[in-house]
Amino acid sequence: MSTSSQAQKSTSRKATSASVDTDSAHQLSVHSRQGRNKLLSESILPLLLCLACPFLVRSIVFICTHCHGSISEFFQRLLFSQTVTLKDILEDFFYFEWHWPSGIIIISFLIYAVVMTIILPGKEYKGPVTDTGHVPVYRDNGFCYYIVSLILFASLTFLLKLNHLSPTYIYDHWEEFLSTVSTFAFLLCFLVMLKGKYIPSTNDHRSSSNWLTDFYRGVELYPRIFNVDIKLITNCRYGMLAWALLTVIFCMKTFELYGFTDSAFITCVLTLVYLTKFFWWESGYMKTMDIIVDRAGFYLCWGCLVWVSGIYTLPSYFLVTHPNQLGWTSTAIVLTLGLVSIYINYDCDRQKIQVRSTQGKCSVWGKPARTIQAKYRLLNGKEHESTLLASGYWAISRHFHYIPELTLAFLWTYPCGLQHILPYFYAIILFILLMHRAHRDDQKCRLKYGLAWDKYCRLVPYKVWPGIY
Ligand SMILES: NC(=O)C1=CN([C@@H]2O[C@H](COP(=O)(O)OP(=O)(O)OC[C@H]3O[C@@H](n4cnc5c(N)ncnc54)[C@H](OP(=O)(O)O)[C@@H]3O)[C@@H](O)[C@H]2O)C=CC1
Ligand SMILES: CC(C)=CCC[C@@H](C)[C@H]1CC[C@H]2C3=CC=C4C[C@@H](O)CC[C@]4(C)[C@H]3CC[C@]12C
Repeated sequence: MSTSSQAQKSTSRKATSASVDTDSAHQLSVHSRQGRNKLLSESILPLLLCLACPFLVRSIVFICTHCHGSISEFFQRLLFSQTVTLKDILEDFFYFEWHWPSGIIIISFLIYAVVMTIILPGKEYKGPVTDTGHVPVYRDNGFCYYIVSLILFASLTFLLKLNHLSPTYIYDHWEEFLSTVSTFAFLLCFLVMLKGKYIPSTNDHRSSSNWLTDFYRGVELYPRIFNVDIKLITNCRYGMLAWALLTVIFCMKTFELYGFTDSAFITCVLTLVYLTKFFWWESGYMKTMDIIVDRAGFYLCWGCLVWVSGIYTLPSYFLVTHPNQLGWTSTAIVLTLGLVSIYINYDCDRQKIQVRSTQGKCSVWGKPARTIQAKYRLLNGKEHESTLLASGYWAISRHFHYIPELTLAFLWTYPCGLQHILPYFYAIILFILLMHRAHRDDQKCRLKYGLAWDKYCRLVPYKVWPGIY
């Protein structure tokens, strides 16, 4: 284990005892993880996840395309009719594949994302100060990037259509595309890990002798190449834009095959509005756990390149092979509830940002904001203070905003119907991810703020679901 990581561990232990002893100052170490079983958490689990996640993405797409979306049909074909053999699955789902046309699209898209991130105008803003005192600086051009990209995509589609081509080529080669992006993402994660180990961009890195855990969790918190932030590119500029464009492409394919269907329309509109909200709030996202706690490794980078492309787009992908008409009444109800969920989710994030930027001198739901001033100390000994909001949505539960997020995931999948569980995979996984995230965030905030966090927990006792959890 490197010296810096040992230092971080010992400081984190001090931080835990400091948070018990004193109410005034707390040291922050968001990097420490205390696995009860080191072998399980640092080797077995990362290995299993690195193997299981690509396999899951591939098999889900396979079931959608070749087994009528039915998980039981997949197992029947595998176990009884043997039209799919275990050998096929191991060969097709585990081998690193490279399909050149897909590879060219993926690399061009990534180069596009980097170039636009560099050239598009935007005000500079700062991310939160790290344990070591580093302050990351970004340019606020996410929304502009999103709008410009949608316009360019529409123009490209028009040009392709003039030449009897279509972006739905990606749908037609979706299995090859996903395997190629997965191969590419594995390679990228490996290079990012090596970069973190040997030429880290900042002191916020944590390397160990266990390459598996370093690969899975990543080494660096803020890796940059030629001053381009890798997490900004993979998470926002590739991952979130790919999610939007793939959803549009799948919706176009549905329309090409069956004409207008309201189900594909609802899923597409809700996803696009949600992602428009994401890019509008991108600078807020750059202050969340993904950026300030999770390092650039398989979990985040492979996740945003492959998991988001394959799993987050699942409802719209599923609708291509399972078209549905809901009728005007259901369409209006689902769209309205979906838009309300997006608004509430956005408004929760907005309240938090507003209270932070005004140090609590603002009103929330028509009353002066109720706040707690929470102090913490960095590794360099410097003391800082944060404002915790204890009114508005943040008084209902400590992660109330996860409820509209989950409601929305259900609503944009609902057009797929209730016959199959498969398209709900995103909503189910999101539920597990958010409950675990609420728990992790709580641990992180307790370690950072100590007694001030306990005070907030006494005022707002539930993590997510009022009265339940
Ligand atoms: N679709 C998806 O896959 C997912 C979507 N999301 C969405 O992303 C958005 C961000 O969620 P998430 O990343 O979990 O982060 P949060 O918005 O929950 O932010 C958590 C951080 O906010 C600060 N904080 C916590 N409580 C308070 C409070 N009462 N007042 C002020 N600040 C507080 C703490 O940071 P600090 O250290 O600054 O004090 C804490 O670590 C949400 O809209 C969520 O729904 C999230 C996860 C997955
Ligand atoms: C097992 C495995 C490989 C998991 C991958 C997980 C990541 C891809 C996701 C973990 C957290 C996710 C996100 C957090 C917050 C977000 C804000 C929201 O408004 C848009 C979506 C997202 C950026 C979302 C994206 C996927 C994750 C990083």
